[in-house]
Amino acid sequence: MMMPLPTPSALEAYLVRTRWFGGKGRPFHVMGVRPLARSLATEDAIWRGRSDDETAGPDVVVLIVDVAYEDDQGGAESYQVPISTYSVSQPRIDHALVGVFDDVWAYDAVHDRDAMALWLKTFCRGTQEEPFESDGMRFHRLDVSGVQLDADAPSSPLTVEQSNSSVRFGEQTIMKLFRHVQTGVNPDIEIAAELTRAGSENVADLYGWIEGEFDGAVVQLGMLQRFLRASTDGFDLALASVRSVLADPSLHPATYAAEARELAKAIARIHLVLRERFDQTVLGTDATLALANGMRERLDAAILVVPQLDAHAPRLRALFDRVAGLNSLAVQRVHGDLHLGQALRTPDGWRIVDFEGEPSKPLEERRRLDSPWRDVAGLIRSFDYAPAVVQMSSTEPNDDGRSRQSDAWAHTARGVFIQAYAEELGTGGLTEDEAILLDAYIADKAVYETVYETRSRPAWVSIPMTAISRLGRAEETA
Ligand SMILES: Nc1ncnc2c1ncn2[C@@H]1O[C@H](COP(=O)(O)OP(=O)(O)O)[C@@H](O)[C@H]1O
Ligand SMILES: O=P(O)(O)O[C@H]1O[C@H](CO)[C@@H](O[C@H]2O[C@H](CO)[C@@H](O)[C@H](O)[C@H]2O)[C@H](O)[C@H]1O
Repeated sequence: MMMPLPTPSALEAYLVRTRWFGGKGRPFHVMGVRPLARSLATEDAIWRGRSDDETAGPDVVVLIVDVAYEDDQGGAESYQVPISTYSVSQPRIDHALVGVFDDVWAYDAVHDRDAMALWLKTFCRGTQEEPFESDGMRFHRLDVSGVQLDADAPSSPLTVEQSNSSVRFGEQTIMKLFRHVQTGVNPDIEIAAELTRAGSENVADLYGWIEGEFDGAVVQLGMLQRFLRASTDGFDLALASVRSVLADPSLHPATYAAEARELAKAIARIHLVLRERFDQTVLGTDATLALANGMRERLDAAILVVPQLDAHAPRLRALFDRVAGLNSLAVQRVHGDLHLGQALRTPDGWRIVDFEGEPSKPLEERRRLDSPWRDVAGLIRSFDYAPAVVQMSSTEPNDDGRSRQSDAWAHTARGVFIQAYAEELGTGGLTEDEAILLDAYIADKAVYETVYETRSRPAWVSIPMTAISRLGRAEETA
């Protein structure tokens, strides 16, 4: 018997309730529901829950849901929605109910620990030499550290801010299922695999990944990594540091310096490995002009969404013009979307996650060579966010003393970070060209943030706007 699929209208109602659907607020409809792997179409009992008791576990189907947008921008996207189904309701996962179809109760399988156990068990059946093939999905293993996967570890979905859906298995592994899927190589898997093979101590080791096929091409659906136990999110750590400095004026803003230094070294080491394991090259004036033009275009587009940017546009354009005047641009693979929330402080040092790049860009664009100063700029923007977020959530008035302490905190973190990054790369500090690139990437990221905050957290738009009001002032008066 074939399991009934959720209807397009039920999926439309479900998508808008999720954190990961990128089309919220836009008119859209579901134009296709494609089963990529359908448990009942296979004899393989593993997809049917506990094989000794077939009535107990869920049946699982992995759907690709195709969405078409109906606004002027138009376009289409595909989302991965794994569904687990039961013949009776499952109150424990009511919040993940997609609908009831022909008396079959369909839930988002990510929230169903019995369904997620099937993914882990399936991973455990493959080896590095021989990926396990199950009903159109291939489970690849990468076995660099020789870790024994615990097939019975219980799953729990992560509740932190995320663009995809991650599930932790016990204290050992974490599996991320990509939600917005595109055919081709996903840089999150590609880069984590290379860093793991290189023995990098600054990444969460990759243990495996999942592939399927649609539109006649390979699609990468998810990845299994080492779960970093006892880790602290780098942004939370920065917030705690700012709070302690503001609460106790006898503490110097440099109390965070050791963390900033170690983080900079970790990023530099990652950049060095990426240089070794992927292409790197030095591009000429065509590339610097194209980079500057890209930044100018993003600014023009951002002004349409955030009109108050217009008043600052001449100073921002002047920063981008300086990039257009550079003779060369050293490029390599980079993280592409780095901020403190993707840096995890573990007891044995900093590890970086989420090498996916900006999820809204096509995969091929995200895999392009770029300047590592884009990543450095991303972190520097986070050093500016941390004091601003502390101030916004504090009941204390922002007097001059607190403002000075906050500015000093961000200034110190930035200075220490750049110095340590350059030292780890074996250079004394920033060259004049690198300083021009860094300033422009910081401005470009702040412009992007004004749009991101306007759409996602309007109350925070003042954070990048305040930064933008200061950017380029030194050059203006020089
Ligand atoms: N290997 C890991 N160990 C522990 N926590 C992790 C790990 N990978 C990610 N996380 C946590 O999950 C959050 C989201 O991960 P991320 O890879 O950024 O997902 P997304 O692509 O969905 O945004 C991170 O900010 C971090 O808090
Ligand atoms: O984590 P994502 O890849 O989805 O990145 C998006 O969300 C980030 C916020 O979660 C956002 O980052 C901005 O806010 C951070 C504080 O919450 C701050 O540390 C970053 O510097 C700032 O850019 C990111 O821009 C956005 O793409």
